[in-house]
Amino acid sequence: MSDIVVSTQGLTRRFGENTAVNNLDLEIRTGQIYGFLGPNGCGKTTTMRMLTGLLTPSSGAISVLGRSMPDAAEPLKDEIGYMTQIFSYYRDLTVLENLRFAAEIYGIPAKSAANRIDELLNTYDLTTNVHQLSGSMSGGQRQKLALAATVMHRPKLLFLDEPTSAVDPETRRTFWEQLFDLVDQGATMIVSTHFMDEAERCHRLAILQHGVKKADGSPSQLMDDLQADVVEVEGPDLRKVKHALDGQPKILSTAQVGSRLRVLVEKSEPQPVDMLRGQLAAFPDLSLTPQRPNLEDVFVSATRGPEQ
Ligand SMILES: Nc1ncnc2c1ncn2[C@@H]1O[C@H](COP(=O)(O)OP(=O)(O)OP(=O)(O)O)[C@@H](O)[C@H]1O
Repeated sequence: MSDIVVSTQGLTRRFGENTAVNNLDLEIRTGQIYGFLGPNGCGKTTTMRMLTGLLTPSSGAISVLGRSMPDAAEPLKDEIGYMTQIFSYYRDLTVLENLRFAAEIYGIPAKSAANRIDELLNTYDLTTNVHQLSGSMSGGQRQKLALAATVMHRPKLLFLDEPTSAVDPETRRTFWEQLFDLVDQGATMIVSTHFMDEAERCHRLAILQHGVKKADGSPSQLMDDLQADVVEVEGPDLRKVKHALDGQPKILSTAQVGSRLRVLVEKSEPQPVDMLRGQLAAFPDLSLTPQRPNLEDVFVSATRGPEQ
């Protein structure tokens, strides 16, 4: 049996004149956490809604767990979990009531539901919040409740839309450990994010811009394949240094990070440090150091091309 869980060919969704998702080809394998990385409005949610059968594509084909979407949305309901970007449970119900409600939606009989709910309360550290109204919980607690409800029916395939945008870094870290536990138990996941640290945790990523896939691969593969060299510049007058470099040939981008300026130079330049020294001759007190690319460099480089 194929280990491809989700594939799309030429997936496109238009809203009037606006093409939210443009000719997207995806191939997502079992046991992976696959990330959609991109800024607001790049088409992450629209793609997820089409993959879960909630939205019909304008054109293109979708296969999910070997079946064609959106036609198979109903039979696949029990195999899929979708944690939406906005908390979609009831704020005026308690944690327990919300979990019971989720169990009912998935048709889990009362006795096994009670056991499953106990298990989820323990796994997601919600035992002290059982009778608390969801609306009075912190963002991090609500997110744990949303994950617990999403996995109630043990779905094989999980969609998580910007799951950690409202939580602090420590909570985000714990949340990701829980995602890897679910992968260990056999789940496959599609996670959308605009955080680089979160994207870096994915097994594989698609970088999206204006609905177009600009790059895809594992984070380390994307960093290795970057068509740019990275040089950090340290010294005085970094804002002036930046203005001197911006727009110059072979300079892909400049960004200040604390007391350093991170410069991306086109790969076609054989001596990036020497080339920069030449361009910055008016600033004699600078030190220039080559650096390993990070995912933000990949993102900047992938999304700076012409828009479609
Ligand atoms: N129902 C809709 N009607 C009209 N336009 C829509 C609709 N849903 C999405 N869009 C448009 O499609 C584009 C992609 O939106 P989408 O929500 O998929 O992006 P996103 O990457 O998930 O962004 P965000 O991080 O802000 O949720 C945007 O230009 C948005 O305005």
